[in-house]
Amino acid sequence: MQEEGRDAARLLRRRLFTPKLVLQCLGLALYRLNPVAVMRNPVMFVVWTAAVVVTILAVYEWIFPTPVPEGHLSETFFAFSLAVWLWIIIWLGNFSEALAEERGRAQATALRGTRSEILAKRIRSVSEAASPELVLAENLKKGDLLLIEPGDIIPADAEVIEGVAAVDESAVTGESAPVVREPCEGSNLVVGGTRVLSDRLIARVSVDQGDSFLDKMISMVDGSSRRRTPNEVALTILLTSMTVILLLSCSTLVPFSFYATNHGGHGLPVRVITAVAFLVCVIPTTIAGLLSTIGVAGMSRMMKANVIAMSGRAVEASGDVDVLLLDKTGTITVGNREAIAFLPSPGVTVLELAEAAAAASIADETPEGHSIVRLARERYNVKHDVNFYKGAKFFAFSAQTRMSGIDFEGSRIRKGSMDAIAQWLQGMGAAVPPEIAQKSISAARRGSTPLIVSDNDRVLGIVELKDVVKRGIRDRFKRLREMGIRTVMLTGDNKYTAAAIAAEAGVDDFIGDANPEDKLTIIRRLQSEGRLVAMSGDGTNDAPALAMADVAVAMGNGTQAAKEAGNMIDLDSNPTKLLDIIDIGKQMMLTRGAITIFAVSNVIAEYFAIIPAAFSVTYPELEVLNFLHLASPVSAVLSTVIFNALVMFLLIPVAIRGVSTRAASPIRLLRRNVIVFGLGGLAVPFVLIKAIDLALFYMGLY
Ligand SMILES: Nc1ncnc2c1ncn2[C@@H]1O[C@H](COP(=O)(O)OP(=O)(O)OP(=O)(O)O)[C@@H](O)[C@H]1O
Ligand SMILES: [K+]
Ligand SMILES: [Mg+2]
Repeated sequence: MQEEGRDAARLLRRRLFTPKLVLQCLGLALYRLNPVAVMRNPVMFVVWTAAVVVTILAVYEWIFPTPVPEGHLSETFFAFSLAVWLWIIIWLGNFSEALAEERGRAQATALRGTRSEILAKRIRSVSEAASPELVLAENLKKGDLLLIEPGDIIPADAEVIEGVAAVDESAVTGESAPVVREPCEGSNLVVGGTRVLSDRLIARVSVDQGDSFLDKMISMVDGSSRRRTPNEVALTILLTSMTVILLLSCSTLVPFSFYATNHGGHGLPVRVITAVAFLVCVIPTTIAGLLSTIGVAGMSRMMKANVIAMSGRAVEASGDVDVLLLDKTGTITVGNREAIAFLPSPGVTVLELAEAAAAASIADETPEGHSIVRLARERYNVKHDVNFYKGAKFFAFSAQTRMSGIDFEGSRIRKGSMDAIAQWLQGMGAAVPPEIAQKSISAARRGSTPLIVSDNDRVLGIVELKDVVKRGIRDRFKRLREMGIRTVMLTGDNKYTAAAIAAEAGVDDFIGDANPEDKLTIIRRLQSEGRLVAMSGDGTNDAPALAMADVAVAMGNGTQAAKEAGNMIDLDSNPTKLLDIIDIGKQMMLTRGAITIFAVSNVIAEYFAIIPAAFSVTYPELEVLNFLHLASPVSAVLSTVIFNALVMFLLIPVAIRGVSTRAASPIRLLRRNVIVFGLGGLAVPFVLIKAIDLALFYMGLY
């Protein structure tokens, strides 16, 4: 079964330019030549209209041919060639978009595919688990109860309500070590498509069909349902207004030339077909045609990095992040805090402390609570039965109080952070004894989280919770620093633990004793200073901050609330994944910038190529600009249109793969791109248009 999980992970990363895929996209691109599909892109719609006009003129020319002098090419041939190349330009834009989409979709459906055909064991209630009903996974609804047995593939995203089991999540995370799933916050969510290795689980389906994260991902890479990012919208508006201006000026070309030739000029009027072809050459078709491809390709790259991005805006913003905020437990450290020791106060036995700590954790659903009960049972044989505590009052842990406990037969047992217990005792006129405070601080300095346990006004001792910093995290933070991004750890833990873990992980700064509101305030403050804030988190208490951050990456093994508040989910639960996310965001922006610069430089060069050749028949004075010496006006127009198609074709791989982001500094990167794409965009048309013109000439097609 491990095998199969790895297969799915491999499927996710495989190369996606397969011949079958390309063939499929060729067809899809053809289908999208319909006006409704093209209309989404105003600039391409202008090209589409031009293609229709030229096609009609070509048919007209075919029925009523214009007589041409001996040795000249027929007008019909010219008009039809022009029409074909215009259609090719639009089709290429569609093809590149379809290709980018399919790459993303193939990745997402590789995962979902394994899920839709499997059978789910649906049960009516927990007590009827013995008689499950078999249903197709795709027919499951939110709220359905599932029985999942060893070896089963989990049929849908669900929340565990009974049982403890080891789950192989390699299918979605690529990580081969199994994880434990049990009904306790932080580890109660199972992901559809993963497999249960041991023991039986009962789980409740947590999302409706079509609403899972993978489904959302698929809609993000779908060109037709995708929402455009703010920068994309801005660029589209710019390109569209540029096109409108050119459209208006081109539409005056023909009547103007009639006027000129009738009033003393010596040339022939400009023909409609030439004016239309000219228009297509001077509007920025390349960038307009590839814009959507660049966006879709960015989303696909995210998917490839095992990040599910739910917002294009966030992907874009990630290229400009200044500050990265991280929560500690589960983000910088591995999984949950585990109880490792009971440290009793003088005059208190370990057993007494363990019993009190376990009693205070009976109704504590946090991973910390579970681990305390487990340690007390395994090491000191403390056994507790909920029934024994009839009439007791339980106090659940909350991030605000930082305390949990139980009131039972006159005992008010509490466990919590140093500050919280100190305050609680103060209310009873008591205080934490100095030696316990000392011991807590030294545990905290080791990077542990001390929980102080009290019974009424008596302090029984400390429970030491251990946090382990994830491996390799230091180097990654160093790279973030080199990129000019500040890393700040935000934790609800005390300042000593915070300092110890911060030093070990190598973050730039840390803030301890932070409750959820503090986290929110810090983000607001940074944002009001004009900074772009990224946040990584996993807990329910991180959800408000995640919702506020510009780029919010929820850990894949985090709580449902965190995942819903974030705008990205990292399936690998790796806080430094932000490095890759930033890279992808930067690459998307740079690619779009580079192709825009290239396209605009193209247009400038094309003016020089096409104007003198195409219009000197009408305005002989323009002949002085004709330094390219193209074979004929007809050839100049046709060569330039073919050049436009060729450039689009050559830039498809650039749009999909993205330009390189490897450079010492952002300024260097920008300068390099302006030089390469700006000057290249000016030079390439002259060379290529002349080459195409020569080729046409030697083929006798001038
Ligand atoms: N189950 C619990 N019962 C009592 N006190 C707890 C419990 N869990 C945690 N605490 C105390 O509350 C503090 C805050 O915990 P919380 O999990 O809210 O931190 P956080 O803000 O999520 O920080 P991070 O996840 O970055 O470590 C902890 O440092 C600990 O002292
Ligand atoms: K163009
Ligand atoms: Mg937390």
